[in-house]
Amino acid sequence: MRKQSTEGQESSIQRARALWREYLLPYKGTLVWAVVGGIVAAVSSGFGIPVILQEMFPVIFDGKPLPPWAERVLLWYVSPENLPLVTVWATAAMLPLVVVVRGLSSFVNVYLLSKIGLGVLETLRLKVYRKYQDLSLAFHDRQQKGDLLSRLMQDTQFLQGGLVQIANDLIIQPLTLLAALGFLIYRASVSEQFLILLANMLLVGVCVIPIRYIGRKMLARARVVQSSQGDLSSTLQENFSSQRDIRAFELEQQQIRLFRDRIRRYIQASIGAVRWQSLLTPLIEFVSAIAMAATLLVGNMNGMNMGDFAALATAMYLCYEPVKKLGAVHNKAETLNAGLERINHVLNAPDDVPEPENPRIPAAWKGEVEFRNVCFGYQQDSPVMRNIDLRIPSGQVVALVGPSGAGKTTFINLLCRFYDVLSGSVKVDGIDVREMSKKELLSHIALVSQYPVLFRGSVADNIRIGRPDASDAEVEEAGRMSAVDSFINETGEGYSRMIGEMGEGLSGGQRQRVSLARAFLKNAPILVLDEATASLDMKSEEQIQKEIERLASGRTTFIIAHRFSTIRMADRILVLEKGRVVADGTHEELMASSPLYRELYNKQQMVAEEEGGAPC
Ligand SMILES: Nc1ncnc2c1ncn2[C@@H]1O[C@H](COP(=O)(O)OP(=O)(O)OP(=O)(O)O)[C@@H](O)[C@H]1O
Repeated sequence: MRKQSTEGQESSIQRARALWREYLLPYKGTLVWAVVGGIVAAVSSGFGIPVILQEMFPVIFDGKPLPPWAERVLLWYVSPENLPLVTVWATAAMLPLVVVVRGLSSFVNVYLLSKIGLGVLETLRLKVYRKYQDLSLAFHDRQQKGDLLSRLMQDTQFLQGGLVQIANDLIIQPLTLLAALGFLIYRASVSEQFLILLANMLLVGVCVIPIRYIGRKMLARARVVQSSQGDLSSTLQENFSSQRDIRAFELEQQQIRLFRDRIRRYIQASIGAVRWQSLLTPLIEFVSAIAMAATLLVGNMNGMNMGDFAALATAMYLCYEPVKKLGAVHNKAETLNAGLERINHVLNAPDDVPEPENPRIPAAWKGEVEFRNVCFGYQQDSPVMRNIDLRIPSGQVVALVGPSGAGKTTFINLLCRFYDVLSGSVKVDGIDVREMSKKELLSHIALVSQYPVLFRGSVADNIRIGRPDASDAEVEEAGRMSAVDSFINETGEGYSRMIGEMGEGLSGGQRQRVSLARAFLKNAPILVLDEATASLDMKSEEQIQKEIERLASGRTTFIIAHRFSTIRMADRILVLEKGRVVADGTHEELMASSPLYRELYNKQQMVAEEEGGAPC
């Protein structure tokens, strides 16, 4: 047990050190100035104002003379007969002077701390965001999108605010405590009141017990608050991205109920955290009051006068104030830990698809693909691809067909190395994809999917995503090959025509053409058409079929399509069923040999006739 707690302490110290090194050290210069500002503000308000008040009143009301050095300074500037009046004015002016010093120093403290805080927030968010981009699809599959958003936006903000404030308090409060204890020791040494001093210090120690207890309670509550915040974001994100279906299935009330439940859980957790937090100050004040009463009693027994007691009470107050604040720091650090755990969960997440140490590249990118006895499952114990063993020579157009869930998209996921095989290997031009740099591999594969992602910007910008360094002429050539120019010239704006968010303002066929133009521009040896025409009606599909055939020519092409009209250009068809390739051949061969292929084909024929399209 004991060992465990020591280990726990060590790890939180190590964690604090790591945080300091990583996020605050780059701002150490600014932080020093912020702390200096904080110390000046604390000293000028904690000591300056009471001392000034204590010195001012006797001078102004009782005519008490100034200290000799102060009188000498004033006499440099004023004649002796004006000295009494100037003394009163100069003494009165000390108060606003101290307030100005306090105001300026606390401005420096708050301003610089906020500046550091925003810098830390930027670093933290960038780090988490970069990690999201690097992590594998398997990681993203396992996480709720809203929760990832909450970790990126809320947890980082929480950590930033607390981290900077704690660093500030951890420097200023111990200094104040040391100063007050120094005063007490001095008093004890001159007036032999060691007993009171010892009793006092003991009670300062006792204050730590409620602080630690409440700290543990707050950590537990903070964990629940943050996870319920993540759930809340997920609910919102799901709702905003499925508005169409929510209306179509009349799920509005169910969504409101879900949101209400989540928000209640969040509020209940927050109330729990606030309850413990609010208990801390009264508890410490109670302990302080006992200490004060004990001092009074012991003082009374030792014949202490009122003046001595006032000095001791002030020093005791100066001791308890930092202890209280350090207690709040301790508890804040505990709640920060909860946020840190959530951020570290992302930052320390292992990459399921790691980069090789010494990446290899093929002697020539021709587009030959080989699956060698590949087995794969999204979860270790439920296989989705079983013993896939085939070779696709460069330039071959291959269609993947099969019932829903057969593994067609998974096949492509393995080729692009979005996931790693469990056993066997996937090779491109003779090299295992695990030995290639991921970026290098993907720069040789052009992917055209059912719902191409189009961004707010011009048509040219959207095409240029295929190859960011392409010239205007190359972008226009790609647009011509994919028949983008047939619709952009309608409005006379050409390639500078603006597209809204998610391709707003373009029809499905037009979006798909922009996406084909990207693939033309990328000019990769391997092309993947993943249900590229599924969202188009038969007429639009027929219209872009020519561009697709032009794009596929000379490249190793994989086509996933439910409509057989799209796969008539295939040299070879792979029929997948339950993760296995159950038939492999041309259309004619499969019609003769594969009952599953025949069945899929006949079903599709009936659908095509119902839709009024040409039979394929
Ligand atoms: N991200 C994932 N996590 C877990 N299982 C998955 C994931 N993606 C797919 N699967 C499962 O893997 C199997 C193969 O899915 P895949 O998407 O490859 O099939 P498909 O042939 O492309 O289907 P469809 O024609 O419906 O798109 C299915 O059982 C599916 O439920």
